[in-house]
Amino acid sequence: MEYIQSALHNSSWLSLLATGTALGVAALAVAMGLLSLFGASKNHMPVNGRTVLLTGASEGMGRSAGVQLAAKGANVIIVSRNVGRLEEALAEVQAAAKSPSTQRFHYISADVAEPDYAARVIAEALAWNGGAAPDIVWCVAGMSTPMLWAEDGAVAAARRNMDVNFFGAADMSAAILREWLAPENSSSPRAEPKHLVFTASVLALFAIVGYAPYTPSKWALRGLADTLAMELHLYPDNPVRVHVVYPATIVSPGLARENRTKPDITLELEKDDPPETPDTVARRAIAGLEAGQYFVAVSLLGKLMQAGIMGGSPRNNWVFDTVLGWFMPIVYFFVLKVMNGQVLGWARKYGHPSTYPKKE
Ligand SMILES: NC(=O)C1=CN([C@@H]2O[C@H](COP(=O)(O)OP(=O)(O)OC[C@H]3O[C@@H](n4cnc5c(N)ncnc54)[C@H](OP(=O)(O)O)[C@@H]3O)[C@@H](O)[C@H]2O)C=CC1
Ligand SMILES: CCCCCCCCCCCCCCCC(=O)[C@@H](N)CO
Repeated sequence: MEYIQSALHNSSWLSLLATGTALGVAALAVAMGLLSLFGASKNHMPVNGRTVLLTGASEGMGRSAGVQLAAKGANVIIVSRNVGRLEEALAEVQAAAKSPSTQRFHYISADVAEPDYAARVIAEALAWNGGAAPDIVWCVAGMSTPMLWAEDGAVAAARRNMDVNFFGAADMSAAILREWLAPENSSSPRAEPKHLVFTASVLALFAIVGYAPYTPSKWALRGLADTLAMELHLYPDNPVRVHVVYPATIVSPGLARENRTKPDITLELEKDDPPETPDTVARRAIAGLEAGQYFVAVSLLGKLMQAGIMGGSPRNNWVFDTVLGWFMPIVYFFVLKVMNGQVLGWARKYGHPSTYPKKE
């Protein structure tokens, strides 16, 4: 109490100091932003001539990413369950190749929810690639079954979401890291790094009603990625970078599926989030990876949400992330008031959730 009083007493110099610091930091942030716009931006994830393995790339954002990476000269392996859709998607990826005569393309059918699926997938990828591991592995496969947590089957749905979204990526990351980090694959700290990319969701930065079976699986990915970001320093001669992509609403076949069972209150709350096409989301995600970002938000809302939840995670840019982070408690003060108000209003208007009309 005393220090607050004395601070108030000396408020003229204190506010001068505070204003000065704030202005200084803001100016620095603007300068750094401009520098990153105009500066010679190095491509931190070159793909030309390298091999990329994508899970969940037969539809939606994964498929768009496969097409775009092929157009940048990558060899592409796509993984998902349905062979018919894999064949169609692979033809599309192949058609986008930058140099069709040298680039190679392959699909592997696998269910990422099956324990230990990834060892087989990586073995098959190595065999196809003359013994060389893929340079970039991007786990995109995911699913979502939104429902209210007190509904029958919500916990079973959460287990399934966890198996696909979390363990599907966890198992793949362990399998590829065992390969990349093996002592016989050590090179030098200056070697072009390998990249391990997880796909979360903005819901792992800000949770909303109706996504309880799904959101925890995406938060779990962030916990794994933060751990790996530190753990990978144990292997300076096997450089690997880890990344997490945080998409918001993607207009994909998956979105159409989840919307069939999504609670109406969830549809209502998320309608303020501008939906993006899979192509746009993939393009922004790849741009973030090329810029060397650890957390890759692909929308303005996502960037704000990311700045609001950095905690002990590695930063893309300490100054920018910190300054933006200072504003977020003020933003959330209002956002939470408005959103909880909407939910309370919903309860008043439509009564107890047990009376809601049944979804399919
Ligand atoms: N759509 C959205 O609004 C958002 C999505 N996300 C996340 O982004 C990623 C891409 O989403 P989106 O573009 O909607 O993708 P889609 O749901 O449209 O496509 C999902 C892809 O993953 C594959 N897949 C699903 N389950 C499995 C499984 N068990 N084993 C192997 N492959 C599987 C599917 O192929 P197949 O069925 O043949 O196996 C398909 O290729 C996902 O991780 C999703 O959770 C994040 C934020 C928002
Ligand atoms: C700075 C804070 C501002 C807060 C405003 C919040 C507005 C609501 C945004 C909710 C967006 C939900 C996207 C869901 C994506 C997803 O992962 C699912 N479709 C699952 O596939």
